Amino acid sequence: MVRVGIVGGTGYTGAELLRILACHPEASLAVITSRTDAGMPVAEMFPHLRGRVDLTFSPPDTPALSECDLVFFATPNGTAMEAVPGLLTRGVRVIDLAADFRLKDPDLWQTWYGLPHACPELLEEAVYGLPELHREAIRAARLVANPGCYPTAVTLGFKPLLAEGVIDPGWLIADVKSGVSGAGRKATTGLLMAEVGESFKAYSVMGHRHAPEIEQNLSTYAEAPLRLTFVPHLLPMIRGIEATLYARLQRRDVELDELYRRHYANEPFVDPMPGGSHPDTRSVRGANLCRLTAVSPRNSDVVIVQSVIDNLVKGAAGQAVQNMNLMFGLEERLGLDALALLP
Ligand SMILES: NC(=O)C1=CN([C@@H]2O[C@H](COP(=O)(O)OP(=O)(O)OC[C@H]3O[C@@H](n4cnc5c(N)ncnc54)[C@H](OP(=O)(O)O)[C@@H]3O)[C@@H](O)[C@H]2O)C=CC1
Ligand SMILES: CC(=O)N[C@@H](CCC(=O)OP(=O)(O)O)C(=O)O
Repeated sequence: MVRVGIVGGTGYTGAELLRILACHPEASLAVITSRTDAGMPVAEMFPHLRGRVDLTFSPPDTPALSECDLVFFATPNGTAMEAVPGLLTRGVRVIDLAADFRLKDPDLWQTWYGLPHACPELLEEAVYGLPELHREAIRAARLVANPGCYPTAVTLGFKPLLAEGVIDPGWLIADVKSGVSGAGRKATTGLLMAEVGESFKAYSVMGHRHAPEIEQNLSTYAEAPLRLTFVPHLLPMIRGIEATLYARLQRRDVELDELYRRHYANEPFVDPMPGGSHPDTRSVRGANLCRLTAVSPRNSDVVIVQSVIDNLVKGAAGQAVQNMNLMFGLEERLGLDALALLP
C-alpha cells in the first residue's frame, strides 16, 4: 500500500484526488490538510465520501506528512516549493498539481508567477508528469510536476503532428475553452453563476502562464522555432476543456487518422477518434481520458485538431494518480477505470 498525504484537500483538485484514491486498491489515505477547516471530518465537508474516507483535516504543518510515501500538493501556485525540499530530504516523494516545478527556467517562472522560485535547484530534477511524454522518467522520479489542464489538452493534440514533421511549428493556434472548476473553489465574484451563466468570453489574451508551459513541452518535437498563439476562454459549464487547435500542413502525404492511431496506440488514456467525429467534453466527464481527432478540410492546408479532457481528471487529479501508479510500480490504470458520466 502507498501511504498518501494530500496538502490542500478542500479545493476541487484535492476533492477529486480523494474521490479517486478512496477507490484505489493500493493507496491508503493517511493525511489530508486544510488551514481553514483543520479539525473538521472530511466526510462532513464532502458527504459523497461518507463511509469511504474516515479522516479529519489537519493543518498543513502536521509532522504526519513526513511519514507518508507520497504527498500530493493540491495548493495554489507558490505553496509547494516552500515545503518540498524538506519532504524530499525525509525520503517522501512528491507530486505537485500546481505549477511550481513545471518550468525548467527559474527566470521564466518568476516572470509568469510573480515571485522568485524558492528552490530553483530542484527544477532540473523535477519530471514533467505527462506520461505520454515522460513515462520512464516518471517511474524513477522523486518529484513530479503535474501538468496544467490547458497544457495537457494542447500538448497531446499537437504532439503527433510536430513529432512527425507534418506541420509548420512557426504557426500554431490553440483556441481553448474551460469550465469554471478550472479556476478552483475559492470565492471569486467573476466566477459567480450570475456572472458566468448565459455568457462566454476569452480571457488573458495578452498572455497566459500556460503558454510557456505548452511551448516548453512542444519545442522538443519541433524542427524549427515554435510560435504559439494561445487564447483561453471561460465557458458557463462546470467541468471540461475543449481545445480547437489549428496548424499549417507542410506535408500532404499523411493520413491523419492513421498517424494519431499509430502515435497513441499504446496509450491507455488517449483515445484518437476517426476524423469527422466531434469529441465533446461530456464524453470524458469524470474519466481520466483525452479524446482527440485531427482533420484537414478539403482543399485546405490547415489541419484542425479537437482535443477534450476533464480538467479535474486527466487535467489534474486523474493524471496525478496515473503518475503515482508509475512512480510506485503499480499498473498504470489502477483506480482510473471510471467511465465518463452521461449526461
Ligand atoms: N482546478 C483545476 O481544474 C486545476 C487546478 N490545477 C492546479 O492545482 C492546484 C489546486 O487547484 P484547485 O484545487 O482548483 O484550488 P482550490 O483553490 O480549489 O484549492 C486550494 C486548496 O489549497 C489549500 N491552500 C491554500 N493556500 C494554502 C497554503 N498556503 N498552504 C497550504 N494549503 C493551502 C486550500 O485550503 P486552505 O486554504 O483551507 O488551506 C484548498 O484546500 C492549483 O495550483 C491549480 O492551479 C491544475 C490543473 C487543473
Ligand atoms: C478556467 C480557469 O480560470 N483556469 C485556470 C487554469 C487552471 C490551472 O490548471 O492552472 P495552474 O497552472 O495554476 O495549475 C486559469 O486560467 O487560471
